[in-house]
Amino acid sequence: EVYTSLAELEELLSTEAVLINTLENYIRSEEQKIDLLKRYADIYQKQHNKAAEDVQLYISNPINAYTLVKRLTTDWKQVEALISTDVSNDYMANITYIKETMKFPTDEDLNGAAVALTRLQDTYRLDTSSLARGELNGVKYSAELSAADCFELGRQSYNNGDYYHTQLWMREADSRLRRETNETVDRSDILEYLAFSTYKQGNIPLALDLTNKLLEILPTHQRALGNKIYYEDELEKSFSKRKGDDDSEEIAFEGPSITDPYGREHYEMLCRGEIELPTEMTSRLKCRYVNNNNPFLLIAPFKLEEAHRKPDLYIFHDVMADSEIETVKRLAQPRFRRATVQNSQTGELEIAQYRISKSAWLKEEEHKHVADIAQRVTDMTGLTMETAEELQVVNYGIGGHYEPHFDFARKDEKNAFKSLGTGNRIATVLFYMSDVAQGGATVFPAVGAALWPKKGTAAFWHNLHASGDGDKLTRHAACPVLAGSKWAEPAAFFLPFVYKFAPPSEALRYAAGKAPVLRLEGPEEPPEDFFSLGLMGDFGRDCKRGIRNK
Ligand SMILES: O=C(O)CCC(=O)C(=O)O
Ligand SMILES: [Fe+2]
Repeated sequence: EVYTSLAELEELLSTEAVLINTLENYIRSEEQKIDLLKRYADIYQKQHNKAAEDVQLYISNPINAYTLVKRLTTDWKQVEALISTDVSNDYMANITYIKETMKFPTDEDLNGAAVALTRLQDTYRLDTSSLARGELNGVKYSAELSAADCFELGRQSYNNGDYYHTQLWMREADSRLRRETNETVDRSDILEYLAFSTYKQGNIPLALDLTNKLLEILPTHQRALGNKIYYEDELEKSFSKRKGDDDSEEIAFEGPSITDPYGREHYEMLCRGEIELPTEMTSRLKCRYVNNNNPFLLIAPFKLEEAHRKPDLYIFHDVMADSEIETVKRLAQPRFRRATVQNSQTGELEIAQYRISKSAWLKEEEHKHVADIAQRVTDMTGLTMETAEELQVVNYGIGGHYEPHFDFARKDEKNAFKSLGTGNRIATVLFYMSDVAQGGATVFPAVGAALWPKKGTAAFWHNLHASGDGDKLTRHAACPVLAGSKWAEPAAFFLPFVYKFAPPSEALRYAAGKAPVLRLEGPEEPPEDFFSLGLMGDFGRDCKRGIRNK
């Protein structure tokens, strides 16, 4: 009964003082949380308003796409952690409901967006600081990245074992942090990743230096203390080794060969538009009207552009109407799945880093527009759609790409023809259903050709030689999309089974109903110039060959 004694009442006052103090501390910390939450809400709202000005433009930028995913993954986790569960059960229940019922990116999405950004950085030689300033090739596109945004890019790279990009982005995070008034990440965290990735990249003196900087901030950091001893040890060892050694241990660095047509460097140069076809070839390439001797095409012939000879790469101009493109997109979008590739060892379809896009398949019966497009493909190429794949619709998002590959199956591949219906892929038609603001070319590294997407056009080439063997020079790739969104509709034709190893020229005749169904042996030359059949004159003025986006 404390009230009976004044002394004890006095003690109660002390208790009360502590309580007040605790309460005030609590309020202060809640206020800090609320301030922080307000700051988050403010950033979210600002970015959201900016996106709303032009949604397409906003999401077609790789930096915006990355920060949007990050806001809803890493950043959102921090927001949730700040909303204390005890007092905010209703809000948390709301948030859980929203996450369950609406589209929400996963950690995998964040990783994918980060990897895509680093891929773009490599392919298009983008400098880290400009990217962080929201610039793509000198054009300011998006909001700047915060130190935390850069840190997250570094952390994702680190988790993928990619220490090269970890270093680049952690360095950028560090330099951004120095300019931040409200610091978005702890410098010690940056230094820890930076030191370790520097060590992994083989620079022990610098790793040690960075670890010492970390220890200046956090002198008792356990891992840093351990690493410091280890780095010092390693340096000591390599020092004594060097003293007693001759120079036979010198490491010879070998750079990638630029001229190797199958090399990465060559591929990336093509993607950047740095390689041009020789004038001896381009001066002979023609643009002309063709009707393929098809009566329906007499009044409205196709505009055909030769983009390369041997292998012959063609571009058909104006072969898909905007209304058809809208229909195809609308039908495909709800069915989009990550595109797969066939594993050459197991023959199974699987997803792979080297093909990043979403795709769906359309049947002719689904819509008149789809049937019209299929008929047009036959009119364009003279190839029957009877043994073709269903039309595939592909959308490449941020950094989406398809690395160099053949469209034909090699005989040594397991189940080479299993997913190929009746035979190997004789030819490919590739409709472009969008312009692409930057990047996204279809390139043929072995011959140095690049086809730049233009809405409504279609590329066409044969994958097989007359003998039925694959033409290795048709190896091609879809370069990463740097800005914008690329929509394409590749369609492949299969040889009828009986013609699996027969000359394509025979298959063409078969397709046109002029050849009997027979298995033919031996090589045969294809028609000298298939498209010269319906020569009707030049459309030079409309034929804008090789227009390259920025
Ligand atoms: O999208 C492109 O440019 C090429 C696509 C491609 O090569 C394919 O789908 O096989
Ligand atoms: Fe392909």
